Amino acid sequence: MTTLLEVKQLASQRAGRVLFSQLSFTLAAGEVLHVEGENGAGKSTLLRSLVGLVQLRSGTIQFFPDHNEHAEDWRQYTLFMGHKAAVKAELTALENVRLQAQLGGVNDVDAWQLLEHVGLLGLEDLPAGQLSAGQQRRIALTRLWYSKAPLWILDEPFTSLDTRGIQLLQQRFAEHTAAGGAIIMTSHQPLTWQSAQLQHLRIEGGEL
Ligand SMILES: Nc1ncnc2c1ncn2[C@@H]1O[C@H](COP(=O)(O)OP(=O)(O)OP(=O)(O)O)[C@@H](O)[C@H]1O
Repeated sequence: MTTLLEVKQLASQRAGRVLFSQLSFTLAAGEVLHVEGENGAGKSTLLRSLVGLVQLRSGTIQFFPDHNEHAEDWRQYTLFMGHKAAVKAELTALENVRLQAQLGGVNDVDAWQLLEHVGLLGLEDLPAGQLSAGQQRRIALTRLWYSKAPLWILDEPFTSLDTRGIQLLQQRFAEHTAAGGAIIMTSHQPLTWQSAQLQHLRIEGGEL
């Protein structure tokens, strides 16, 4: 199987506390890595470290294809979504979808169709700040319907979603992995979709 990510001996420390050390794993096409652990264990720190938003104490992270060789267009290979739904409150749902796509370097999205995919048709002209938390999350998640990045790194993607929203997202995950993509994600709830290549990584008080 094609390896997309290889992580060796990662160690992270914050506020004088070791969150994890000697953390190594590889992720191949079609695989899902579910990062688990209690509040404050270091899950977000791990995900943010993988994309260079938090400095690690030690360790190596190798992406395939090599990000260093494709530095100018690395966004094509990895999609990162933080735990907050990154939407602009003053822009409408439609404007947010278009802006997100542009910021991701994609200029030819059908924003109406994306809103339909995530069940937001009819709300397109409302400022995102007037939408519920779950509706704002759905706006942010439209990125998953046009991203060509093989590796998705998603921090709490199910937050605020209702049961149908979770099902919709899990279906999208299944399509992505079936097409050769891979996912690293955090979630406090058990993953229910059937994935033969589901791995679990538990971070626990500095231990793995
Ligand atoms: N910006 C920061 N500066 C210093 N310490 C931080 C910062 N962000 C997080 N931490 C600390 O790092 C530790 C791990 O935080 P992190 O957000 O990675 O946990 P988590 O496992 O994702 O938690 P949760 O399940 O609550 O989202 C916590 O003790 C937290 O206080």
